[in-house]
Amino acid sequence: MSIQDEFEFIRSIRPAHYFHEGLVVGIGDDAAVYTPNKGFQQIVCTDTMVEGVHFLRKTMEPFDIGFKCLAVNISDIAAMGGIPKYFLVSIAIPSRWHEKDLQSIYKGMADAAEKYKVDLIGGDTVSIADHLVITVTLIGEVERGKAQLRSSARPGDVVFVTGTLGDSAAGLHLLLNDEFNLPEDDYQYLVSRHRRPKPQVKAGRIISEVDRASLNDISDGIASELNEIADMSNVQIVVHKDLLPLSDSIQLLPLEKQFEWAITGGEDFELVGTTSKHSFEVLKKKCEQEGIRITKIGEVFEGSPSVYLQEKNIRKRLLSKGYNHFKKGDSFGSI
Ligand SMILES: Nc1ncnc2c1ncn2[C@@H]1O[C@H](COP(=O)(O)OP(=O)(O)OP(=O)(O)O)[C@@H](O)[C@H]1O
Ligand SMILES: Cc1ncc(C[n+]2csc(CCOP(=O)(O)O)c2C)c(N)n1
Ligand SMILES: [Mg+2]
Ligand SMILES: [Mg+2]
Ligand SMILES: [Mg+2]
Repeated sequence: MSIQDEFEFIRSIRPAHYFHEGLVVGIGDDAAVYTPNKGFQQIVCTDTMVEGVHFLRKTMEPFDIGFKCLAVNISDIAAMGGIPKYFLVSIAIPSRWHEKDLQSIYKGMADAAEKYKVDLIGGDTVSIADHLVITVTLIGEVERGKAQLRSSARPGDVVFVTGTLGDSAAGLHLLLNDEFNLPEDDYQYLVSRHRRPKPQVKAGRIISEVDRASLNDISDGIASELNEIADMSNVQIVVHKDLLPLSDSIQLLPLEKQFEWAITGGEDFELVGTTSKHSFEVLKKKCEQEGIRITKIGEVFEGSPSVYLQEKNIRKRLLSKGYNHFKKGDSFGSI
């Protein structure tokens, strides 16, 4: 049975404690109130997950849905170089969703909230006819002038990415298709990369310390994210196929698929960006000290906004066709 009473449900999901001292009013009034820190700018973002589009009962447990919905928003704050702090949740619940599963969604969110020290300060609860829809709005902060923008790439920059690419899409493929008999550990690794992304807040904070970097998080795949950087910075970007970081587990799957997932699969929630050669060396050292993998995958050139994938001596245009809610298609074009 779905929830019996809207207000009882809201009481049940109220956090037992808050992390941030700046919070004046959390859940319980018409709106939340917090005091911003001096010398910081506020960052705010929102992302929605829809049953049937972002998850199915088959691909995600309720706990994972809650965890991921908060994690993908934390990833957007990480992509600005910021610190995530407060979040609000709007949930539209169809009657076929049971209270126990809804509680699990909030447990998953609370787990991510605990890991990244963010406070649930409000939201909205409504009914809906068909599919569950959950929207998180997250507020963060960054030192004044330190937000890293998509428009900051410059010719001569190094293109970098954190972690490995394509694991989430590979995990989703394994969940939806009964093929490729992988060893259990590799299967579980790829599936967990899909269900429990790890937003790169620490890496974002390290990147926010360099003089200038362009930055984006990977929700739709690097083809899409790099085109956003190229467009907003008015530069040309070249990435090298053989430099793309791939996990050991994904490398057990067919080669063509590996690159398709790495380039257009999306939902990696790693960071991709550009910075000067000097800053990249500094960045790389600091990331290594923190145990964060960061890899150079290409270079930035002058030219009309475009992205190319280079393999040996052949350059192919990479079009902005990663995950697009309203278009599906091939990401490769010709020059
Ligand atoms: N419906 C909307 N109304 C107003 N602004 C929007 C709307 N949808 C997106 N935006 C804004 O457009 C910009 C790009 O949003 P987009 O959702 O593509 O980025 P993202 O959240 O990083 O990616 P993704 O949603 O794939 O994770 C952001 O500034 C976002 O706030
Ligand atoms: C069942 C199922 N089918 C397909 C996908 C893949 N998918 C959905 S949305 C998205 C981009 C990121 O979302 P957004 O752009 O809204 O942030 C991707 C790669 C999935 N997760 N589950
Ligand atoms: Mg978005
Ligand atoms: Mg983003
Ligand atoms: Mg998207």
